[in-house]
Amino acid sequence: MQPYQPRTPRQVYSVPAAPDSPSYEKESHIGVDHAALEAREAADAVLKEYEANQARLAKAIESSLYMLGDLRNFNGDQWTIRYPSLRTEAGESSLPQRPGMARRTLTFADEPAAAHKVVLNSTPARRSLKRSLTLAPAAETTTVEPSSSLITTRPAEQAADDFSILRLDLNLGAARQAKGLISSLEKSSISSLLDNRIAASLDHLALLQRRVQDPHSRVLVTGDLNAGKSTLINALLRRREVMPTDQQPLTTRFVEVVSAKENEGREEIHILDGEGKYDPADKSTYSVDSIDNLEALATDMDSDASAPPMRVFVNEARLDLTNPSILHNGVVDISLIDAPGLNRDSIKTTANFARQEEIDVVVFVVSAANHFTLSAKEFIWQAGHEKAHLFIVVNRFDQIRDKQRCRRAVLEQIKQLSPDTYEDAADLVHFVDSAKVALGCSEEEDAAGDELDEAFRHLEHSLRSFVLVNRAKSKLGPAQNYVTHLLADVELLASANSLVATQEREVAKAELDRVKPVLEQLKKGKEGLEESLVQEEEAATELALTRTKTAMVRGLERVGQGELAAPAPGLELPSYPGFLGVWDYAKEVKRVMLASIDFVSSLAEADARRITSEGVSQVTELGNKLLPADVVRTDRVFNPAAMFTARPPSKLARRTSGVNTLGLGLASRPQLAEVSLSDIFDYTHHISIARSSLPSSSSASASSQALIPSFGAEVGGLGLASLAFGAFTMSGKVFGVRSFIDGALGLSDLLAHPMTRKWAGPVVGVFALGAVGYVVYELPRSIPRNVGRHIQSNLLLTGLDGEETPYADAQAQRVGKEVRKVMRLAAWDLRERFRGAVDARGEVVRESEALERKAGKALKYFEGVERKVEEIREQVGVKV
Ligand SMILES: Nc1nc2c(ncn2[C@@H]2O[C@H](COP(=O)(O)OP(=O)(O)OP(=O)(O)O)[C@@H](O)[C@H]2O)c(=O)[nH]1
Repeated sequence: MQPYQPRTPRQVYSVPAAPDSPSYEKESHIGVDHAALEAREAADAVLKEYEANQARLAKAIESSLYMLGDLRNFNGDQWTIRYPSLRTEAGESSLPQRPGMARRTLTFADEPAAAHKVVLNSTPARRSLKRSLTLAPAAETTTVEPSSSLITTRPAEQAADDFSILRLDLNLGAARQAKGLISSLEKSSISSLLDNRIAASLDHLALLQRRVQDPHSRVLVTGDLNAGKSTLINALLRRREVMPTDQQPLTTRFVEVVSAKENEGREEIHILDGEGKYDPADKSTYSVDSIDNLEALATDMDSDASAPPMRVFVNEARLDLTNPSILHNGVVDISLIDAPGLNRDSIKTTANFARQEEIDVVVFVVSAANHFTLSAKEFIWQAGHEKAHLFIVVNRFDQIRDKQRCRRAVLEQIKQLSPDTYEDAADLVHFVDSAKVALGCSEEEDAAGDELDEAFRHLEHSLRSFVLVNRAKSKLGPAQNYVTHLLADVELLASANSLVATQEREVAKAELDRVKPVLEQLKKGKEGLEESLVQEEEAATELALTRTKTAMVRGLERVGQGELAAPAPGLELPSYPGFLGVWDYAKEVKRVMLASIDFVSSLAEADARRITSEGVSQVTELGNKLLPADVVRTDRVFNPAAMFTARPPSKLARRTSGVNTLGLGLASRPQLAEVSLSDIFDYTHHISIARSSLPSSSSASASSQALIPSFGAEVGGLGLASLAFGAFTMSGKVFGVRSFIDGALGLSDLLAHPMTRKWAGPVVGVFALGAVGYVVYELPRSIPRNVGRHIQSNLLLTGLDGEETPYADAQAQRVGKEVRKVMRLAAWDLRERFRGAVDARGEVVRESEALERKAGKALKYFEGVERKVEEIREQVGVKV
């Protein structure tokens, strides 16, 4: 990238004639109206061009400030800007490439291991640098060894690959050698380093803005002693005696002549204190003196070139279109600095003064008679390094007779001393008579106009143009250069981050494409799941409940018939021990029967475990079917043995019943285990049967039929009446009993006859003995029936412990409750997994959507930045 090269007056004009050329006299613009007119036009063109460039550049800087400030905010608030690094891998540079396109490897400072193959589109460095990145056609992300390219200085020819203004120094101090440094820097740290860099750039842009818009320009007028510097300044001001002049060396210190307009029109002198920075608004930085004392102060023999400079505010004589002010040329306000004449003491100070950045032009005044003295040559040699072009005024030209020889000799010297100045000699070297202009003009009379020497007018125009050209070089050029490089950096940053945003958006989209359908499927499945889980729970519970109840009812039926509720290992009815042991016999029968009921309970529990196990498997199956494959399945293992353990098993119950069951331990319940007389001989039962059969004694079978519904009603419609009554019918003795009762009833009729009363006594005795004998004989069979019947009616009617619910129902409910509990747990677990899966995917969807939005926004933003860069580049619009 080359710095801005504005057109100089030299470019406007034709190639100057050589000093020895016959046409030189003409082209040196002495007394030639046509050439002077051309020169003025050219100077005006320079002025216009400067104005246009200045305005465009100021606008471009302002736009850059806005864009960069915005980028900085975006970096902090919306997006973490990644810092790219481009490098050429081995083989990439050897690939055939189209002009302006180059394959590069792109990495980011926070992630040096992930490399992307990209194509760098850049304009040749000679012109305004323009860069953009696109992914290489065979784009692939490769993992490479962290390259040390970021911690080495890039060769100059790789400038297109690197940042200049926004370049981050990621390898400071002792960390320079630390290989892991780059990779250890996090995205946010790099982003904040970048933020600092942007902030610094914003400051610099603001400084450039001030410089570009600064209307002040300083012209240093120096030269040999007595060369006519002060006279030249007076002539430029059209003031006869502003700066003191004399035949002998006079000026002893630097005197800056400034338009009084900058001092509210007051003509006065500011003497700088020479220490702090001069600030016209701060009176502590200078002292004020009267303009009348100027001569005394400027020629004070006690002062020298090192004395603090003075600022003299003066009014110019008159201003009109034909005679524009030198101090105000419409774009910049020029101040003229009258320097002490050069001698051994002042050379160095003046050369240093001339090097100051604020000095846009050095006007070197030579006496035509003396040409360049040794001091003059030394100064030009010293100052020439900084100011390649000098504005040379060969003064007192009127005093020279052989003007051509003088000119030739002076130009020859210039050619040696300052070749660049010699190149533009037609505009930069002027042979004039300042005294005539200075003395010819007075505030009273109009000495300007036709009388003014055309050569001097040409000098004035050239000087104005030269000031602008130099300002363009010293102020606009660097500013434009800076903005151009900044734009290229921002463009590279935006381009690389566009790639990042595009990729992130694609990743987010892919994630959404993957997760969204799964989430939908999950949500749909969840609705069906709820229904299925309820069904599974109901089915298992209902089944277990029904089967338990059936088993319990059947068991009780058997007990009511004097049998065990179910054949149980280790349980059997005891053998009859004889009449004397009936009591113990009844007790043992009762214990065994109760234990057998417990056994039925335990069988029902085992059955419920199996049902639950199947139900839980169904729930698991349901989960397998509806849950996405990547969701972790339940880690709960169903342990059927753990069912029905909420209530600790009663040791007493187990010992008493002798059955290894977790049932209720009925035998341990005193109210059940107690044996009563009715268990041995249930006379109330027999009488109730007898009574109930009396009305229909003619039909025993009918009476037994009638009993069934009444008993059935008594037990709440359980349909157990026939079973209970079966205690008798099953014995096979029902007819014998009935015959006996019938006989007894017939006997009473017989006793009513007087004849039979005689033998009735013995007969009754025999009958009673027989009955007793019969009862005693029947005890081994009737006791189990009596005991069983009592247990059955106890449990059927009142349940346990006086509970309202009959025993079979209570058991069924207990088992059902347990099954429901387990099924609910399994369902809850599955629901939780579903909820977790839905939540997790919902979160992924939310995050991916946010990322997609963010990346989309960033992409749009960076595309906008790239467009803005283009716009500003056009604004900079400097002709290249
Ligand atoms: N004839 C003629 N005399 C000139 C010209 N320029 C300056 N002088 C005279 O030369 C003398 C010195 O001029 P100054 O302007 O004081 O010179 P200077 O370079 O400012 O002097 P110091 O600053 O003291 O070094 C004065 O008497 C001027 O009148 C000129 O172009 N023609």
